[in-house]
Parts: sequence; structure tokens; C-alpha cells
Amino acid sequence: MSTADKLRRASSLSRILHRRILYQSTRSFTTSEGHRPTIVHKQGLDILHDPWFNKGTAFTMTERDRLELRGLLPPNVMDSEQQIQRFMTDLKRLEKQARDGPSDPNALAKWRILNRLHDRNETMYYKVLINNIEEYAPIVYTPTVGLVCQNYSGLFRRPRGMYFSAEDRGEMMSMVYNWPAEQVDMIVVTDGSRILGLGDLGVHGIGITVGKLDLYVAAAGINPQRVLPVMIDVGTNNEKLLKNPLYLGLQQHRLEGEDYVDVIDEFMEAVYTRWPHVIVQFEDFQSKWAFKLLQRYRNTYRMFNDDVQGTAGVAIAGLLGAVRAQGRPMIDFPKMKIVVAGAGSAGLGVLNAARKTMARMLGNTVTAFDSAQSQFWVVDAQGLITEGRENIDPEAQHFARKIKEMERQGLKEGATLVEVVREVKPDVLLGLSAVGGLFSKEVLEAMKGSTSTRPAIFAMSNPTKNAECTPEDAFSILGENMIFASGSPFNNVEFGNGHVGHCNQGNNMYLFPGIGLGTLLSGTPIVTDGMLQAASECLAAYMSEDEVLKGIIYPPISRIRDITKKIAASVIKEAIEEDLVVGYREMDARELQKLNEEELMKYVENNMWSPEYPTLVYKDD
Ligand SMILES: NC(=O)c1ccc[n+]([C@@H]2O[C@H](COP(=O)([O-])OP(=O)(O)OC[C@H]3O[C@@H](n4cnc5c(N)ncnc54)[C@H](O)[C@@H]3O)[C@@H](O)[C@H]2O)c1
Ligand SMILES: O=C(O)C[C@H](O)C(=O)O
Ligand SMILES: [Mg+2]
Repeated sequence: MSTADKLRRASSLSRILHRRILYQSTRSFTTSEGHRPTIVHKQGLDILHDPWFNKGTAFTMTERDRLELRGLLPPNVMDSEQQIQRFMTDLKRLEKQARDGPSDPNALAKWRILNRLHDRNETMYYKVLINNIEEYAPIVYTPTVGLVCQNYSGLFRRPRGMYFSAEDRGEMMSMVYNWPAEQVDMIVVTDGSRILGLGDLGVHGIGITVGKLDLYVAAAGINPQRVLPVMIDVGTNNEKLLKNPLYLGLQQHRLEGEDYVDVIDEFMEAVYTRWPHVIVQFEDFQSKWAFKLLQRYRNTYRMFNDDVQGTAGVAIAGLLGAVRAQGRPMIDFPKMKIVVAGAGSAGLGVLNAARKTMARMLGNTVTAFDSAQSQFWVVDAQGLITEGRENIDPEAQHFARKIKEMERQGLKEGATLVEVVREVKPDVLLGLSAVGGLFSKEVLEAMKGSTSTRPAIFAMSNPTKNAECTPEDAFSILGENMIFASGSPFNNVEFGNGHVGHCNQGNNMYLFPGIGLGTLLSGTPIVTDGMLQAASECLAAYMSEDEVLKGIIYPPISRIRDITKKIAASVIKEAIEEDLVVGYREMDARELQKLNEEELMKYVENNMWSPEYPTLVYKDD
């Protein structure tokens, strides 16, 4: 019997056993008032939102099936004692001094207040978020969302989104109908295996999908009634969670190989059967699956991987900004020497896209590709990657440097980051390593040798504590002239002479909402490289000459709704160019093709949801 079959059998046996116990216990207590069943006239989310009937995670599996709750709660069934223990742990934590991150000690408390508002009144929640996006994006999104996922068992109150678990195999096609919305435009899905730079957080990773969708609503105006956060729980390899009785997910190691792919396949089939036009964004899957799943689905479904593709587009836009900031034209990009620390889903995504962009600028010939390749030096946990590396990840293979060539540069397989920076003297040092402080004083000192007139540091890892360095560290060593970007927000640095060191936020949030909205409104059946490139170029061109010369290479988050609109329009234009445009609602492909620039922007704008109360009218049917 395969592992999958064994698991299925074990789960159905436990359900039968559970049912028997339940039956026996009701039989022996039939006379006692407290144990008479309560008749309810509701099912699904209506039950979970009713304080009289809601039992949260304590709904048994049989009840979940009876009441159409399957998939609407995390998979681990808890008893009321455990529920109270979870609640009390959280309550007590508040009594201690909260240490929520370097910039805001009250971040988690703010998240709770916003989360409660989200549960009570969606329109008001999004109005608050949109009107104060600069202040609250760091609460609902990175960095606080990382802390939320780490503390999710205590913070969990009312479920949001859907949970598909390894135990639901064979059931997903019917479970999707437990979701109340007839139409879903956008799904963000994770398996919780690499949440930001925090590692495997299992089922608690659901928080990141909620955070990403908050930005879809706030920045792209996707209707909040049509978004769906999804957690696919295939187990966790986080030993702490496996031992924690209050963990909300399946307490088993992660499924691997075909068993794993079967679960993801079943999920994709189920959601596309119910909502054939939905767009699925894959988020925070560990690298080994991120690439494989992207290849598996990208030509069949409307999907993309944010960490691989969104990050790549944002990084390219930033790199082009760094070229312009030197007073050079973008076309000089292929001359940049770039050292990348981190060769996971994000690092390799950036490397592949940057190489393609350079090669295109050089004429797209074989020599152009080779020449582009030689502009990158990649350092991972084992140091510089060369062709001498044993068991090299096939995705990283393209960027492995020739041993002879490296010897000429005074470098060898496994050379340390500081050695590489010292020898290469790069224009850009870009980190996607998830190692906080990796750009140490020594590394930044080595960057002083950069041959660039304006060196750039991209410390892109999240959340804040994982940033490869802080802007203070970088500016204090490299001086005012340097360009700085980080994945999580930091404040600008004041030099005390009236000058300011700009801290740009290089985060995929500047792209994914626009990619999703453009995909939706063009109706394209797939998300192509051309569309991603168009999105990235649009972001690169968004900053004015004056701004980039001041070192401002990304827009402030206060402009995110405007930039998202423009990115969506650029994706639609590319879909038209590639003859993939289908249209959306009453706008068909032919009409869409006829729109001029201004009309296209109006079309995008008119389809963006805004948080305004509609007039409600009661109709009994
Ligand atoms: N700013 C953004 O928009 C953005 C987008 C996606 C991911 N990220 C961040 O990027 C980080 C990495 O994500 P991922 O999916 O690629 O993770 P991953 O775990 O797949 O990859 C991490 C990589 O870093 C390497 N690494 C580890 N220690 C290192 C060291 N000491 N020196 C050099 N390299 C080292 C690993 O070998 C691996 O190649 C995370 O912190 C994530 O939050 C940021
Ligand atoms: O979530 C973010 O803030 C960016 C990115 O998707 C990440 O995984 O770090
Ligand atoms: Mg991510």
C-alpha cells in the first residue's frame, strides 16, 4: 500500500472510530438536557460567524462534514481545554512586554485591532488600510505578518480562507463548494514551507496569504468578496511545531515526492473546476517545489509564483534604477557586475530574469547570453558557486562560474562573500539569503572597492531582522552616494547635514498586485514572461530622472495604487501584443484592443473596487 493510501486509510479509520465514540456517548446521555443535540438552521461560514454555535477548532471532523465546514478551519481538531490554553497563552503574552520588532514594539497589538475590524466590517477595514497604507502596510504585511505567522496558534480567532490538508485527498472537489463566494478572482496559496525568511511555519503560514490579499484589495482594487487565502497543509518539518500540542496543523512530517504533487494537483483541479477564471498566486513555497510547480502549471493555468517571478521583476526594476542613478542609460545594464548572495527561489528568479534582460539588450544571440552570464557571481550557504560544486542544484547550474576563469580572478569554489566582493569589486551587492546581518562590516568595507561611481546594496531578505544589513550600516560605511534598497521597510537615514540617504523598499508588493489585476482584466489564460517583463519595465520607468538621481529607485508605498494601475495596463497591452487577450465581463477582446492609452487606464480604474458603502435593499427569495 502506498504512503498516500495508508494515510487515507488511517484518516478514514480514525473518522469511523470518532463517529462510533460520538454515537456511543450520545446514546448513553440521551436523557441529559445538556447533551441533547441542538438543531441549527445554518451551515458553513454562517455557523462560524455565529457566536452561539461557533466552536472554532473544536468542531469534530464529523460535524465539519455535516455542517459543510470542511476546509474552513485548520485541520487539527482541538478540545475546549486546548482552545482555552491557546487563548490564555496569548492573553498572558500581552501582560509581558511585547517585543515585536525593532521599529514598532506595538506592531502585534495594532495587527489585532486591525484584524478585529477586518472581521467586523470589510469596507471600513480597507478604507483605513488604503488611507493609511504607509503606516499599516508594515502591520498587515511584512514585517509584522511574519511575527503573526510565528504566533498564529495564539492569535487565531476567526478563520479566514480555506485549508486543504493531506487528509482531504479525494475530497477537495466537493470541499471547494463550502466557500460561500460564487466568484473568486484571486487566490494566494502557500504550503507554509518557507514563510518570508522564517522557515517552515506549517499551517500557521496562512497569515502570509491573508497579508498578500490585503494588498491585492488595497493596491489593485480586487473586490474583497472575491479573494481567497489558501493553506495547503501537507505536514511540517518544523520539529517545534510537531511537538506543540497547540499547533493548528497536521502533526506529521511533510509529504514528499508524488504524494506531495498529488495533493497540489488535486487542489488546482478543484479550484479551477469551480472557478475556471481564477488566478492563483503561489507564495512562500520552499525552492525545491517553487520551480517545479511553476513549470508544471504555468502553461495550463492562470498562475504565477510571486517569490520567483514577482521578486525578479521588482529586482530588475531596481537594478535598472541603479544604472540610471549613475547618470547612465538603462542600456548600460549589461555592464553591471552583480554579486548575489542567496540561490533559492528568489535569488535564482532574479538571476534568470536579469540574465535574460541583459541578453535582450545585447541582441539576444548566444554570445549575448554568455556575456550576460559572466556579469554574475553567486554565493550561497557554501560560498561561491563554480562548476566545481558537487551536487549542484540544476537551477543554479547556469550561474556556476568556470573554475579557470575564477582562478584568474583569485577566487575558487566556495570562496566567502567577502572574498568575492573584494576581488570582483561589484557595482551591486544583492542579498536574498534570509541571513540577517550577512552584509557585515567587513563585507561593506570590501564594497568600498567597488568600481562603480555609485555602488548599490539590495538587502532584500524579509522580515526586518533578516535584512542582510540596515541602511545605517550601509550608508555609514559606503557614504551618501550609495543606493540602498531593502525588502522590509526601514526609515531614511539623516546624515545631519540636511542630506538624506534614501531607503527604498524593494519588495514584490510593487508588482504582484498589478500582475494579478492585469491578468484578470485582460482575461489572458496564462501569465507569460513577456507580461512579467512588461510589468517590470513599467515599474522601472515609473520613477522620474530627478528621483533616481536622488537615489529614489522605487516609489513610496503611498503611490502603490497608482503604480499598480499602470502595471496592470502594461500587462493588458502585452496580452494584446501576444494575442492572448480574451476580455473581462462586458469588455470583449475586440473592444479591448481598440482602447487608446487613456481609455485603457480608465478601463482599469473603473474595474478597481473602492471601499465605499453601497445602499442595501432587502429582498426575500
Ligand atoms: N524583497 C522581496 O520582494 C523578496 C521576495 C522573495 C523573497 N524574499 C526574501 O528572500 C529570502 C530568501 O528566499 P528564498 O525563497 O530564496 O529562500 P531559500 O531558502 O530558497 O534560499 C536561501 C538561499 O540563501 C542561501 N544562503 C544561506 N545562508 C547563506 C549565507 N551565509 N551566505 C550566502 N547565501 C546563503 C541558501 O544557500 C539559499 O540558496 C527570504 O528572506 C525572503 O523573505 C524577498
Ligand atoms: O512577502 C514579502 O514581503 C516578500 C516576499 O514575498 C517574501 O517572501 O519575502
Ligand atoms: Mg513571498
